Amino acid sequence: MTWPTGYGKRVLPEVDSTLDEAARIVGELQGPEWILALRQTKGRARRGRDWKDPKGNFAATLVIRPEGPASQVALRSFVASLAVYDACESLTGRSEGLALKWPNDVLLNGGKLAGILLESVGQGTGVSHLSIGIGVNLMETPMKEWLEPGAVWPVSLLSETGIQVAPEDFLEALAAAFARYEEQFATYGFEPIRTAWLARAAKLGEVITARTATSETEGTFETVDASGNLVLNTAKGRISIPAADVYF
Ligand SMILES: O=C(O)CCCC[C@@H]1SC[C@@H]2NC(=O)N[C@@H]21
Repeated sequence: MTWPTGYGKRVLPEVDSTLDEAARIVGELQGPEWILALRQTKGRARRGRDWKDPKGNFAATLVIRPEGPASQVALRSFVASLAVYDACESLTGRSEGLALKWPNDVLLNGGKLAGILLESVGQGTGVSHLSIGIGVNLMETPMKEWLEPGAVWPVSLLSETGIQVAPEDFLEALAAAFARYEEQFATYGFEPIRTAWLARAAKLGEVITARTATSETEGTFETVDASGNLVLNTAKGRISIPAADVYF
């Protein structure tokens, strides 16, 4: 695996959260930087939840300084989930059972293998960075008492494939895949990313439920639109949803 040109890397034995570390070091960065932690003590997940990170799992944040409007910047979550999918595929030699769950989870055999959390980091007027936090259950799955009701059951790469991958090796594969998709995004825009994402999507064409803090919408998962919204065909017509948790 070749490390992508222009990307930096730091490996920390332990940190609170790689997202917090990203916020601390962003001012000193000259270019995109991967921060890998072999252990996180205060990992964060979407919607203010904790991310439990047993030893041997993958926890990293990529800090980039993306061009373009905020709406385009957020589409990096699709770039990142595709990269995680490809890294898993290249390291295990198979794609059976791998799928992407909107907006940015990676599933394996129907269970949650990986999650992604995007945070933008401001650094003075007009300068902003994006931190892409990625957690992958390489070795272990969080205990079930840490799970919310209705959440997709967690699985690990090891439990599902019998293949043991070290976090450092996962980073090599992930960084290469991310750089490839990022290049594609920069050159051709979101469309090829959207197409590649949809080709790997879980439950496309099936009935799913999208839940926010205030609403619940059930409908057939029709597509993801050019803005990255989830498009559902519901009893009330076609609805596009910018942010929600999805339940199958
Ligand atoms: O599924 C989710 O809700 C997103 C989970 C994101 C977890 C990763 S682990 C590396 C990075 N540091 C954190 O504190 N969180 C993200």
